[in-house]
Amino acid sequence: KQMPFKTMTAKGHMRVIIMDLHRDNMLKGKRVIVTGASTGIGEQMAYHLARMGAHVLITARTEAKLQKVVTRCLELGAASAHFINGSMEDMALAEDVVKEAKQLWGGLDMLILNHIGYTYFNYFDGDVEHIRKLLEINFLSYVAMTVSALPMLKESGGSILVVSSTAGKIGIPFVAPYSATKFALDGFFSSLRQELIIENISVSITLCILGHIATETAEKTVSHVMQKPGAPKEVCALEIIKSGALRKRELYYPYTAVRIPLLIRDWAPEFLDSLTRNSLNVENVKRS
Ligand SMILES: NC(=O)C1=CN([C@@H]2O[C@H](COP(=O)(O)OP(=O)(O)OC[C@H]3O[C@@H](n4cnc5c(N)ncnc54)[C@H](OP(=O)(O)O)[C@@H]3O)[C@@H](O)[C@H]2O)C=CC1
Ligand SMILES: CC(C)CCC[C@@H](C)[C@H]1CC[C@H]2[C@@H]3C(=O)C=C4C[C@@H](O)CC[C@]4(C)[C@H]3CC[C@]12C
Repeated sequence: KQMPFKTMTAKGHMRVIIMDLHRDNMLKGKRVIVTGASTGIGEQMAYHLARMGAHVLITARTEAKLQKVVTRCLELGAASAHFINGSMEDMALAEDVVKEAKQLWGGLDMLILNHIGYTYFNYFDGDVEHIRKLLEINFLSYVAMTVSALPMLKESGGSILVVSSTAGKIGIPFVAPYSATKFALDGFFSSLRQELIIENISVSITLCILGHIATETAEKTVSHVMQKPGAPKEVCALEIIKSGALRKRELYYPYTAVRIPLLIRDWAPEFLDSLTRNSLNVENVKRS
């Protein structure tokens, strides 16, 4: 729960501050949208926010699951909890979710973009339409929500959290369509971050680079090719929220498993490519 971070004192000495999101009530009463919150990391983020006393608005396609998550959020202490269900293939839904936040709360402090469409882990099958659809769900809807939410975030000095992946920074085999959508997020949001800084707009953008996380979907999709189990989704969810509250540029979780390959990337790309291939049980990927 605790996280040290460093600041400079007036005399230039380093000071290490231990921050505790719960104790410091950093998110109490804050108004937060979490997408893809019916399962996995998104669901866990909703629970952490609820425990911190935030207002949450969650979204995904499956109404029954969202209803359960909302009920649990209220039990855990959320200031309020609501959901909207629908598919993010539809940009109108992306806009409606933001409009709902405006109606409910009159403003917004944090936008957590986390949902993804169905992803297979296999050789690229040549399906161009699948890539178009995945770009809509994983990328364009993130942009649409950001455009709609920016006026409210400017007013509150809020934050945008974009959940990405090692596969959005490094070429990983068997996830070509998914990887394309995550690289697109880096391009768009890193560029937008620069513009916000140039214009002195106090909206932070945090790109979260995640390695393998043990969610139900990930276990079903890749447990046969991974040599180690995934990192816990509960801890991951808390790290994402913390990194946004601290207005960090990027988060790497689990830290070494993500950070080391990224440091190798630009210095020895062929070496990293072979490390990546060797870290997967490629023989278990069957051509379909
Ligand atoms: N798990 C992992 O190993 C890793 C995950 N990540 C990233 O973390 C994030 C969360 O992943 P994870 O928790 O594993 O994902 P899950 O599969 O557990 O959850 C995905 C969420 O998105 C929703 N969703 C699916 N399709 C749509 C759609 N068409 N429109 C709107 N919502 C949709 C799902 O609900 P419903 O089906 O009801 O719509 C669900 O709530 C993603 O951005 C992913 O890229 C990054 C690196 C590794
Ligand atoms: C430098 C290398 C050693 C690192 C290799 C790490 C690889 C294997 C890790 C890092 C990111 C991971 C994927 C991911 O981001 C999200 C999803 C979506 C989910 O629905 C199904 C699983 C999937 C495809 C993960 C599969 C495993 C990936 C490629």
